[in-house]
Amino acid sequence: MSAVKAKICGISTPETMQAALDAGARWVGLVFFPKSPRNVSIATAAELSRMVGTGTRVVGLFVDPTDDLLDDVTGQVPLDLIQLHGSETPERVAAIRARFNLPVMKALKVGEAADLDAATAYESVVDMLLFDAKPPKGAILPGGNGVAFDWSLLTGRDWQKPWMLSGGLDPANVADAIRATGAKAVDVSSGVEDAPGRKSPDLIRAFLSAVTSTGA
Ligand SMILES: O=C(O)c1ccccc1N[C@@H]1O[C@H](COP(=O)(O)O)[C@@H](O)[C@H]1O
Repeated sequence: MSAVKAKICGISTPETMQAALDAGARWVGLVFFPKSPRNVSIATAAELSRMVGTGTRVVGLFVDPTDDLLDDVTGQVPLDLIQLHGSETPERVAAIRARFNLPVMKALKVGEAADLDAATAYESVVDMLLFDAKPPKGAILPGGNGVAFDWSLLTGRDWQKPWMLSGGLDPANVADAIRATGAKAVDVSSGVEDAPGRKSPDLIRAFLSAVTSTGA
């Protein structure tokens, strides 16, 4: 069994949730961001989260959320981790973590080496870091764009908190990404879809099998 853990993000149907659970996803992500094609209602998220047993963690993905939205979601969906994928400052991340008493993962957008320096300011207020590619110019979404960054930027870097790699991963490149970066956790959204927002059970299985095949 591979030591690398995987998150399948943007699940919106029972069929694809079941595929992720059966194939060994460590985290399943539910998107609460109306501009995303993967956005789910709170009712759908609650229903999907009821399928999840022990061994898999439910992640709520938010982009600069208000406390009201977080109140509504956390009141109805049992989240294990809050993923913040907007422009949240370290202070805002700390406030969310304290108010909702849940672990938080902050996404950092990487385009060049200097972008990784920003992680330092978040290390004391997060439970996990997530390194994603900078969105392309004009992109509507701050993530979930299927774009990779230069993985070699991570070479020689070390953080006090566990971290996850994302951005443009798919079944064909995830093993290389793990080998190149030493990532112990990976996250995918677009790379396991056959159309924007439409997850493919076959691609989910292929991705998780490729992660396992690294044996890392
Ligand atoms: O998936 C989305 O729709 C999304 C929307 C807004 C912010 C982040 C989003 N997804 C996260 O983006 C990265 C990379 O995704 P991809 O594999 O390149 O499509 C990943 O961490 C998703 O959790």
